[in-house]
Amino acid sequence: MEAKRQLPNVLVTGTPGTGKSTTCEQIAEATRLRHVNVGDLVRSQDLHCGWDEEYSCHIIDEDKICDALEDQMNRGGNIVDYHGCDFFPERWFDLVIVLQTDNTVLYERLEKRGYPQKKLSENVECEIMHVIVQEALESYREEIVQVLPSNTVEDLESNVERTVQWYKQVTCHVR
Ligand SMILES: Nc1ncnc2c1ncn2[C@@H]1O[C@H](COP(=O)(O)OP(=O)(O)O)[C@@H](O)[C@H]1O
Repeated sequence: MEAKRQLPNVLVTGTPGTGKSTTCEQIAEATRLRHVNVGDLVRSQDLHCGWDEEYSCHIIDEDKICDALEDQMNRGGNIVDYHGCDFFPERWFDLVIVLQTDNTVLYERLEKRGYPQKKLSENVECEIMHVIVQEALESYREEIVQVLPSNTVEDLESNVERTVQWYKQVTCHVR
């Protein structure tokens, strides 16, 4: 952990629908980490430069997002939830978790979410091609990147449990 941080920062990334928010909420409940949902932050603080009609999502402003998060990331104690990971400063994170979901399971989750067909198939394809895993491995030291399956409730429980154990270990000297 960076010396100036009392508590670590964790990034939970992965294709939409892999379970980032669910996982982060449960980890946040069990630790002193604060859940930072970057998508919500973009919407609430207008950290975007318009709306992409084709994909029905905001065109995010990466610099604005990093500026908005800089102080709290320097203080530590955040669990950041976002479906991309290559624009955050590498120094922010002590652990990077990439969630992965089998394509049939992911397809059903995104269908339930009402994604338009194009957005749905592009996201499933992104997952099949391991796009976010590659992005994470190119952006962070391999030792801090953990690729974890997120298909079942048992996977979810195990991912939460191992992250909470990691947190306890790195914070055992913090009062
Ligand atoms: N490991 C899992 N097993 C079963 N269902 C899951 C799992 N992770 C997430 N889900 C479900 O999948 C849906 C998408 O999860 P969510 O956390 O919103 O994903 P993301 O934040 O990555 O878009 C939710 O309905 C959630 O309850």
